[in-house]
Amino acid sequence: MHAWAMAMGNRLDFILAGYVLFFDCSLCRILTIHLLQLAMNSINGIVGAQGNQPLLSFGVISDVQYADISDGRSFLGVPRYYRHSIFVLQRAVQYWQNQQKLKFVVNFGDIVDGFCPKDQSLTAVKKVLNEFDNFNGPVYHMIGNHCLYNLPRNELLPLLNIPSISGHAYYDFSPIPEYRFVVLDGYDISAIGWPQDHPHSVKAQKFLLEKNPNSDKNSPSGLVDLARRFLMFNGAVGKEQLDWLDCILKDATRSNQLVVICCHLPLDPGTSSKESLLWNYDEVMEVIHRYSCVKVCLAGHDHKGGHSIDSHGVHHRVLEAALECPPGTNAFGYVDVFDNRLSLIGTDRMESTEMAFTSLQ
Ligand SMILES: Nc1ccn([C@@H]2O[C@H](COP(=O)(O)O)[C@@H](O)[C@H]2O)c(=O)n1
Ligand SMILES: O=P(O)(O)OC[C@H](O)CO
Repeated sequence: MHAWAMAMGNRLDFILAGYVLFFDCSLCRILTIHLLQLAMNSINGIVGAQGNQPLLSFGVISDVQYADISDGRSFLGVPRYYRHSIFVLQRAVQYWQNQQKLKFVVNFGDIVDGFCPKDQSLTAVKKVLNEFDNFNGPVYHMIGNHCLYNLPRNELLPLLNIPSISGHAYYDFSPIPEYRFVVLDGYDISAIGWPQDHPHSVKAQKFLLEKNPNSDKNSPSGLVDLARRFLMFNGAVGKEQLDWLDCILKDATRSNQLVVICCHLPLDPGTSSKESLLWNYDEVMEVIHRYSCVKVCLAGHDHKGGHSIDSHGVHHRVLEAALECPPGTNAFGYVDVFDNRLSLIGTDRMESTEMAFTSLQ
């Protein structure tokens, strides 16, 4: 059982023991009612003598991959519901609005699918963004490979409201003084999205030639173990971004802030298929592990989702894709943020996950 659930169980045992012992005395009956009220509040997660009120809550969704085309399947045969996925997003926005407490939403990328007819790309992107606009608060986006199959960076970033210097799509924000959110650009070094002759595209093409001998650079055929990530639909975080990340984490440490990292591409082999990992996830994690402020890394891309805790106690949670929800089902949620844990409350196919911070760091 999870440590948090055990603690809650112990607390209830204690409260119920109090009820049995004191029920006969009328003063104690009042005390008992008070204790039971506390217990109910704890169960509902409303208030808590030990700080069960979140510091902050935010909505999450990943891999909508909308397109006005018939249902299909992934390369591995998993059904994909391109038209239905926008209904999942509509229900997500309604759900986030109903919570009445969400400060913002994070979308983990791939809002439109690569199979979207290219003359419809802009319309499809705008259609999805219009749905996000129905949320009454900021939406923080990141780019995924499918976004880049549809539109080049220079068109995409302004539409997604991503603050950008020379086409880069990494940024950070601090919604409350206690927390910093870092959004990484996993397609910084990539063979998709940049003009073919852009230095970052050239570097990525060269990298793929060295690492992947297949003529189809999206094929992992013959690649062994972790090398299966060297596919064209993935990318890397460049040197400049790594240096920026180091500075941000140094600053967060100085400011006593806890950090949540968000990236379309997963950063931990324990939580993702090898074919979905960021090319240089190891370099990024080396920077992250220099600091103890990073508690959670959230990602998309690997549609089945997953959760792991790495050797330094950092949680990695890959979010289940909206695209793969059969009609009528959902995959979105919200995260309650505490000073000692993140609690993901998921719907249907998005599993709820408690992410209690450990002291391994
Ligand atoms: N195990 C795999 C996975 C993918 N591919 C190639 O990637 C392309 C995109 O994959 P999807 O997950 O979006 O279906 C696919 O067309 C394949 O070329 C692969 O070869 N092996
Ligand atoms: O969203 P796609 O089509 O890039 O698929 C990504 C796969 O899940 C990676 O294994």
